[in-house]
Amino acid sequence: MASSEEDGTNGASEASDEKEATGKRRRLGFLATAWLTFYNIAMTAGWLVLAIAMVRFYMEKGTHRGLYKSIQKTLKFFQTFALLEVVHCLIGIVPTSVLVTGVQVSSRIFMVWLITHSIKPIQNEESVVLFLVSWTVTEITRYSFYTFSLLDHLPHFIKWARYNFFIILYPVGVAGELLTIYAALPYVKKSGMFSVRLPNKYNVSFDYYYFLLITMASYIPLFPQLYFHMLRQRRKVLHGEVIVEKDD
Ligand SMILES: CCCCCCCCCCCCC/C=C/C(=O)SCCNC(=O)CCNC(=O)[C@H](O)C(C)(C)COP(=O)(O)OP(=O)(O)OC[C@H]1O[C@@H](n2cnc3c(N)ncnc32)[C@H](O)[C@@H]1OP(=O)(O)O
Repeated sequence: MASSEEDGTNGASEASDEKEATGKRRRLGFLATAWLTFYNIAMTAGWLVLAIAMVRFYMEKGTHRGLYKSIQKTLKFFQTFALLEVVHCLIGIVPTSVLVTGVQVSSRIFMVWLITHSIKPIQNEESVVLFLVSWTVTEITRYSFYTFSLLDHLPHFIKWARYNFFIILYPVGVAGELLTIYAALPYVKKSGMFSVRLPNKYNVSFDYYYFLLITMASYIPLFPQLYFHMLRQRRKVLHGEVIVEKDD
C-alpha cells in the first residue's frame, strides 16, 4: 500500500486522487470494475511473465537469437487478448478514444501476426528485441497503473512511470517496428506472400509488399498523433492541466 511518505506525494493530492478514484468506481458499476480489475491483473501478470522469460533467456544464452521463438506463444496470447481494449472503449467502460486505442492495438496485432509470426527469417533481427523490450516495459507499467488505480492504491512511482517512460519507449518501439518491417520487405517481395495476382475470378489484385510500404508511410501521420495524445494525457494527469477538446 502506498502512503504519502513512501511515494513522496502530499496528503492533499492523494486524498483528492482517492476521492476521484472512488467516484470513478461508483460511475463504472460493480461488474465493469470487477472485470477491468481482473483484466488488468491478468495483463500485468502476462507481461511480467514475458519480461522474466526474456531476461532468463538472455542470461542463459547470452544472445538475442532464438529469443522471439522462445517467448512467441506468451506474446501472441497477451497481445491478442489486448483486442478487448477496443471492446472496452466501444461499450464505454473506459473513457478512451476508440480510434486512438484501435490504431495502437491494430498496429501491435499486425506486427505480431502478419510480420513477425509470418516471416520467420526476420525473427532474429535486433529490431524485434527493440520493440519487444519497449512493449513489455510499457505494458507492465500501464496495466499496473490501471490495476492500482482501480484498487485506489496508486503508488506515485507507477503514475510517474506511466506518464514518463513513453517519452523514450514510444519512439524506441516504433523504430523497432519500422526496422522490422523494413527487414521483412525483401522476403515479402521474393515470396509474393499474402499477395493476390491477376487474373483471378474476383478480378482483384493485392500486393503485400506495397501494402507494407504504405503501412510504413502511415506511421508518419499517425505516430505523432499518438505521441502528442500521450503528452496531453501526461500534462493532464501529472500537472493537473485542464485540456479543452475542440468541438467539430
Ligand atoms: C492494419 C495495419 C495497421 C497499421 C497501422 C500503422 C500505423 C501505426 C502508427 C503508430 C504505431 C504505434 C505503435 C506502438 C508502439 C508501442 O507501443 S511502443 C511502446 C511504447 N508505447 C506506449 O507508450 C503506448 C502508449 N499508449 C497507450 O498508453 C494507449 O495505448 C493509448 C490508447 C495510446 C492511450 O490511452 P489513453 O486512454 O489516452 O490513456 P490513459 O490515460 O491510460 O486512459 C484514459 C482513461 O481510461 C482509463 N482506462 C483505460 N484503459 C483502462 C483499463 N484497461 N482499465 C481501467 N481503466 C482504463 C484510464 O484509467 C483513464 O481514466 P481516467 O483516469 O478516468 O481519465
